[in-house]
Amino acid sequence: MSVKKIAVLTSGGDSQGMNAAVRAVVRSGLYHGLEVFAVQRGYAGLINDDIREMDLRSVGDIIQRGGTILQTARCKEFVTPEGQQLAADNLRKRGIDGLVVLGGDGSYQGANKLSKLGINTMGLPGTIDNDIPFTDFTIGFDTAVSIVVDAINKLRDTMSSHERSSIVEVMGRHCGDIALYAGLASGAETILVPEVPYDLDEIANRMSENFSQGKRHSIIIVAEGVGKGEDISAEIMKRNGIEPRVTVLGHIQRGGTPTHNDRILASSLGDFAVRRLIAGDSGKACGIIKGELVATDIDKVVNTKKQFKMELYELTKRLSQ
Ligand SMILES: Nc1ncnc2c1ncn2[C@@H]1O[C@H](COP(=O)(O)OP(=O)(O)OP(=O)(O)O)[C@@H](O)[C@H]1O
Ligand SMILES: O=P(O)(O)OC[C@H]1O[C@](O)(CO)[C@@H](O)[C@@H]1O
Ligand SMILES: [Mg+2]
Repeated sequence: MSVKKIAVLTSGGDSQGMNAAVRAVVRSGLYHGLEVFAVQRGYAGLINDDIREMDLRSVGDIIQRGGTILQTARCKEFVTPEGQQLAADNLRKRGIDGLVVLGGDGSYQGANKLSKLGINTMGLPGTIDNDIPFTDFTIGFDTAVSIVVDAINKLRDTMSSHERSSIVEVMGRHCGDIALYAGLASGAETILVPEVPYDLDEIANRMSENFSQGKRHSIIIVAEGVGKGEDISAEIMKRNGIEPRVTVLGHIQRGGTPTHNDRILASSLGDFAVRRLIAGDSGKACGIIKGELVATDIDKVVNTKKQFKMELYELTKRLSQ
């Protein structure tokens, strides 16, 4: 039997484009004649029954806004079986028979649990980290990378003037994709990611050689999963006497207006999730692979490790000499 009442929530760290996805779920649901509800503060709102009905105007003027109008949470109570049961009961009590969860890998774990409790659940990849398998990109990643590239452009100006080295520490939790894509796009000399081992002696030597051969700056991007930029700086200083200046971009990477790529991805995936629910699908994670919208079993998604794009990493090495 097809769904009649659906709800949407945003969970985990916010990401640019979450609002565009919420708008798409609400408007696509209403377009198809469903009743659409919004849950405030992610899984915490499911447990506290903080749920309201949405109409067309409730998602007006948000496609261009960062953050999430539904707010978000990292909810410890929901990780317990009791919390998950309460969340499922609150949805059933209201007759809500479909749920769209917008979040990262942790939120997907939660969506999988709800699916196993009989809630028709669809996951949408909403995280800057790009750490979810079975989708080429997550919603927010493109904007976060643009922010890092913009910051590196600025750093490069002042580093070149002073013939200095710069370390830029970026987010991504255990995934190096923000560092990798921003590094390739900004021409960074060195990219340190948790997926690839590195040799500090080699990095320090190459930096000294590059400066002696006329390079005017040296930019190192460090993914947070590797360690602290300050520690890497101290290790390089010990080896070659050059002290890279450290910039930690932090939560700046999660804010601001989403790029058109993130808005289009969010709009397409939000609509796709609703159409899959209407078609009777559930327990799936929606993504985009080589331009095609796909729905993969969420159980498979949460139990698969995302592949690192080694060929892009090798490319950065060839081009950054
Ligand atoms: N194993 C799990 N079982 C049930 N719920 C979980 C599980 N792991 C995480 N969650 C729920 O999902 C929420 C969000 O997870 P998490 O904090 O890991 O963020 P995320 O969704 O991965 O997003 P991001 O990494 O972008 O911040 C958690 O606070 C918790 O409520
Ligand atoms: O916002 P918080 O709770 O400080 O979490 C930061 C983490 O969230 C993310 O921004 C998104 O997962 C990670 O890149 C980072 O490790
Ligand atoms: Mg995560």
